Amino acid sequence: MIRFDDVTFRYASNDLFRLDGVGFTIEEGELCLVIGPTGSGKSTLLGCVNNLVPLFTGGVRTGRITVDDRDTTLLPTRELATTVGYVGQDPLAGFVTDTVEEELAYSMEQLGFPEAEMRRRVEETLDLLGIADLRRRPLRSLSGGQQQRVAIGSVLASSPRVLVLDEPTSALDPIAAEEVLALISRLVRDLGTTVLLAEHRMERVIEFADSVLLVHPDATVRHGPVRDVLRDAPIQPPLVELGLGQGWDPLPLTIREGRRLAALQRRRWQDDPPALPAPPAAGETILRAEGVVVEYPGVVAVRGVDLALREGEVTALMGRNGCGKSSLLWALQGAGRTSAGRVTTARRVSLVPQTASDLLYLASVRAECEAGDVAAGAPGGTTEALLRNLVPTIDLDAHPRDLSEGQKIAVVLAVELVGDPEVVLLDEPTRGLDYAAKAVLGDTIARMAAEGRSVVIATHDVEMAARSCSRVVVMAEGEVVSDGPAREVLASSQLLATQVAKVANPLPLLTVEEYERAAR
Ligand SMILES: Nc1ncnc2c1ncn2[C@@H]1O[C@H](COP(=O)(O)OP(=O)(O)OP(=O)(O)O)[C@@H](O)[C@H]1O
Ligand SMILES: Nc1ncnc2c1ncn2[C@@H]1O[C@H](COP(=O)(O)OP(=O)(O)OP(=O)(O)O)[C@@H](O)[C@H]1O
Repeated sequence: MIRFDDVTFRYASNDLFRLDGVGFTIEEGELCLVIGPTGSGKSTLLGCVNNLVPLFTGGVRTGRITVDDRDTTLLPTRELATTVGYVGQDPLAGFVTDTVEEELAYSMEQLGFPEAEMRRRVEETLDLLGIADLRRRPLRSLSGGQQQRVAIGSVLASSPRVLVLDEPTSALDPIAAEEVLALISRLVRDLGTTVLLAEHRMERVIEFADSVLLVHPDATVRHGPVRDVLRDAPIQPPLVELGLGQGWDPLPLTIREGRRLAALQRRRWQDDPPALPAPPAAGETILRAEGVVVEYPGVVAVRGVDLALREGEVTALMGRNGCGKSSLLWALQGAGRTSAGRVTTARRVSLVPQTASDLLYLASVRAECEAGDVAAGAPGGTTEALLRNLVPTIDLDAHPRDLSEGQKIAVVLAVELVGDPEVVLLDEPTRGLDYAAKAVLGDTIARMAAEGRSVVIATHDVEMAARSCSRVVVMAEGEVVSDGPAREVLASSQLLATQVAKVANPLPLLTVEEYERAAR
C-alpha cells in the first residue's frame, strides 16, 4: 500500500541526508510503528508519504514513493489527500478552523462529502473520541490532550485508507492513549486501513503493531517484524529491555507474555520478599499553594488546590487530559490567572510550558544558547553544554524552527535550567524525547533535586514518573485526588502502573533497574 524505493532527502538549509536510500513496503491493512532516536528523521519520513516533504518544507527528494501502486508525485493533491490522512506532531499548527465541530467537518467539506453524511460522521467521531462535550469550544481554549484528540478525529472522520500519524498519543493520558490506539487498530482490522505511526513511547503501541520501521541516525532504515527489529534496536521499551536482561525467550512484547515469563521469579519473591529502597527524605517547604482556584469563562480548571513543594523533591503531576495540570503549574509560577487562593514562595520559579517552541525566537540554536548564558549571567558555553548533554547530535547553526519537536524541547529546557531556578515546573517535558534523551533528562532532574531544588513534572509518561519522581500527585476535575510516595501511588494504580510494575505485581517494583536488583 505504501512503498518507498531508494528514497533520498535533504533539507535545503542543510547538506546532510535526512533519508538515505530508504526502501520498504507497507502492505494494505498493516500497522507499522516508526521508531528512532530524537531527530533521526521520523517526521521527515512520514511527511514524504503525502508530499508534505518536500512541497511544504522545501529540500530535494529523489527516488520513488507509491501509495496504492501510484506514484505520489503524479497524483493530484486532492486525490492524495483523500487517500492519506495525516496528523502532525503539533495539533494547533494543523488546525484550520476555530471550533471543534468545524474542524471535524473541515476535511470532509474539502473532499465534497454530502451534508447529511458529514453530520452523521461528525457525531460519530465526537463519540468515538470522547469529545462530545467540547463540540462548541474554541480550539485554542482546549488542553493539549483535548487538541490532540480533535486533530486525530478530524482525520478519522473522512475514513482515509492510509493513516499517517506523527506521535498521536504524545499529549494523551494513558487511558485516552489506549482508547485512541484501540480505535486505530480496529480500523486496521475491520476496514483494512494501513497505518504508519511514529511513537517514542513504544510500550503504548507495540501490542497493536504488525511491524516496526527503525530510522537510524545515519538516515537509513530497517523494516521488519516487531521482535526482530526491537531485539537489537538502540531504543527499547522497558519490557523488552527487561526481557533481554533476564534472557527471556521469546522476547516478551505484551504484559501477559512478560507475566508468564516472570512467574517463577514472582513465586521466589513470595517466599523471600526483597527489601525495597526507602523514598528519599524531602527538605523544607519552599513553595506553598493554598486554596488555588483557576477559572476560565465557563470552566473551573483548578478547584481549591493546597500543595506544598519541598526542597529536594521531584513531584509528578498526573491525571486525565484537561484535569487542570497546566493551569495549576501556571498558577504556581505566578503568571497564570488565579481567581482565588494564593501561592507563597521566596524562591525563583521557572516554568517550561507545553508549547515550548513558542519561547524560541532567535535565528539559530547557538544564538538561543548564548542568550541563555547572558540572561542567566552564566559563563559562555554553559547552556550549550547542558543542551549537548540532552541531545548530543543537535546542529548549533540550525534555525530553531527547523528542529525536530524533541530537539526544540531540549533547547528550551537548557535555556531555562541555566538560570538556576530553585523551583522548576516542567509541563510535559518528555514529548518527542527518545528513551536516551529521557534518561539524560532524568539525570538532570536528579541532579537538580540533589542540589536542593524542587521539581514538578506534569506528565502522562508513567515510565518517566517512575524513574525520576519521588512523589506523585494525581488530579481529577481540578482537585488533588491522591498525593504520596511515587511507589505507593504508581504501583497501586491500574492506570498509572509501569510495565515492570504490571509484570512484578504484587511486588511494587517500578523500573527495570529495580526488578534486576530484586532478582539478583
Ligand atoms: N525544515 C527543516 N530544515 C532543515 N532541517 C530540518 C527541517 N526539519 C527537520 N530538520 C532536521 O532533520 C532532522 C530530522 O527531523 P525530524 O523532525 O524528521 O526528526 P524526528 O525523528 O521526527 O524527531 P523527534 O523524535 O524529535 O520528533 C533533525 O535533525 C532536524 O533538525
Ligand atoms: N484559555 C482557556 N479558556 C477556556 N478553557 C480553558 C482554557 N485553558 C484551559 N481550559 C480548560 O481548562 C481545563 C484544564 O486545562 P489544563 O490545560 O490545565 O489541563 P491539563 O490537565 O494540563 O490537560 P492535558 O493533560 O490535556 O494537557 C480543560 O478543560 C481546558 O479545556
